[in-house]
Amino acid sequence: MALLELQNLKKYYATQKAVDDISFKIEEGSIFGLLGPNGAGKTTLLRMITGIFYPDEGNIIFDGGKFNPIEDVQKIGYMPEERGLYKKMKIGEQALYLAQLKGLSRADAMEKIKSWFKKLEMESWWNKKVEDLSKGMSQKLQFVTTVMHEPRLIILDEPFSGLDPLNASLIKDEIYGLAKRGSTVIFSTHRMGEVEEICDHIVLVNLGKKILDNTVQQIKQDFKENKFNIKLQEVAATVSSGAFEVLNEAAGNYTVKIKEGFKSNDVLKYFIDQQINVESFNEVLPSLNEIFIKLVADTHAVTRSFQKVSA
Ligand SMILES: Nc1ncnc2c1ncn2[C@@H]1O[C@H](COP(=O)(O)OP(=O)(O)OP(=O)(O)O)[C@@H](O)[C@H]1O
Repeated sequence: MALLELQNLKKYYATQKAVDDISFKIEEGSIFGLLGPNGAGKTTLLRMITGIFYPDEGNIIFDGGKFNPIEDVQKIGYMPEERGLYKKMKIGEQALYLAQLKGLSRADAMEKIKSWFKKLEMESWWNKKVEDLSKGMSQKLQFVTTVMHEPRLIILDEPFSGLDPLNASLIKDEIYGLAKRGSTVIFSTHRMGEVEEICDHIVLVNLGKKILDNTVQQIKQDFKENKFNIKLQEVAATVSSGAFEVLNEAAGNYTVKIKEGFKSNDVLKYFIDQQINVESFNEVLPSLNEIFIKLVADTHAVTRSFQKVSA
């Protein structure tokens, strides 16, 4: 079942179609990636989903009904890219205050915060001030204050920026755990490696429009280019066949592209006929990074600032 559905959302600024007729669904309990180049419209979309902006047109369906920013806000945890914590306030007090704003009683809030602080190795921070934290440490605190009430929908904008690999891995495990316990996670980032690792489903936006909407696996299948890696047991003298083109070769490792009308078995047959032993043979799928660049590079997103709004 979809927890969130956007139906034909539009948001126009004076000179920009920031979000131009975007629709998609996000399944409950999934980890969803919202991707796009700078200025694509992601923050504008997230601000509509969190009730900070009203859409100019279109509907947002949340948890089976029309999204009500005032009532639904406690079911949503949003960690924006510009972090907002009170610098002079003690960390424990701040976490308690924010948890109570999200609807938890003081006792409940205390119990939840203590358990999160323990899990993320932050127990000794309670009486420190936010201004005494490093960038990565305040990032961790911001994550905890976003998720501690286990909201139905968790929106994380660049959650790993500034985190060392150990802390990034701690937070990643918590994101998986939250999704397993039923929270739905929207994850916005420019780091495609993280998206491949974490997200089930992605939407790519560019120039205010949706240009991709599918599972990571399916997108990789859709953009594959018939490329295979082959490792031979011995280095062959020459490799040349009408069935494939050799793209790369190093010490018995070949990357080949199969030509139109041929199949992977034709490549294997070539080596078998020559009595060359094949040690491994596997398909090369494109990375999300390659797909992103391919789809976005030609559209010159930066020229968007000159785009005119027409009715
Ligand atoms: N308050 C505003 N007034 C006018 N135009 C705006 C405003 N906020 C954003 N825009 C424009 O709307 C478009 C979408 O911006 P948005 O911030 O949603 O992009 P983004 O995908 O979040 O980009 P980034 O990855 O750089 O954060 C951009 O062209 C931007 O210039």
